Amino acid sequence: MRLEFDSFTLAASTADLGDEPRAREHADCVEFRMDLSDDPLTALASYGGELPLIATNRADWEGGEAREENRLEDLARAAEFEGVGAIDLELEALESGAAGDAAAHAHDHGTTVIASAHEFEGTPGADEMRATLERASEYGGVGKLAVAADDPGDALALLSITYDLASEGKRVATMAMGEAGRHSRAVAPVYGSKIGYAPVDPDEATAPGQYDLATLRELVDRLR
Ligand SMILES: O=C1C[C@@](O)(C(=O)O)C[C@@H](O)[C@@H]1O
Repeated sequence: MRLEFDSFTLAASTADLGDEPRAREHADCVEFRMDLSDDPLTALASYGGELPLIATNRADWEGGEAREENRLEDLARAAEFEGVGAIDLELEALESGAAGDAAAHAHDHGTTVIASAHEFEGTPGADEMRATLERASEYGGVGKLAVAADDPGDALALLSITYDLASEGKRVATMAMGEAGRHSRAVAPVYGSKIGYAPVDPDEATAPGQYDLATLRELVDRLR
């Protein structure tokens, strides 16, 4: 079930694959947050849901809860499962070479790599965002950038870069986190962003400013 992300794909984020049936009505895939799950490889081995999975094992140095020990090895193993259509690897880990084996393993198994970067401290300047997203889209089948917006102008800058890169044929996914950036989650697909994230359970958001799943689905569908 390879995920190509050639059109907008809505991912329902959860730490519990038992949530998948609840996600089906609105989501195109499930983002399995391995770093928030107790025994993620066992959960993956018994997964029999309909929706393809993005496996994410977010590092603690990038907003998640996974320590480095076995983190990338577990992602590589996740890529072997039939139900996993993509794995998410941090751009920083790809650029340092640490995630090279996991990326190659994903490639061997026909699993897409999402190369992601998160900036929780604010919104970098436009040149830096563009450069990060360009590098990410070279490493991955999709390059993803999430930034923390302090005001709507931050989201506007990110949307503008999203539009430029998508117009050049690059596959990108962007979102501005936080209240000031929330609308970007609904609007970014109009400008070419290929992945959106929303929690299955509204009380279990995986990033600041996320809409609940049904709301994001409706907003995206109405705007396009
Ligand atoms: O990278 C992302 C995007 C995200 O941080 C968001 O802002 O929606 C949510 C995460 O679960 C996911 O891995």
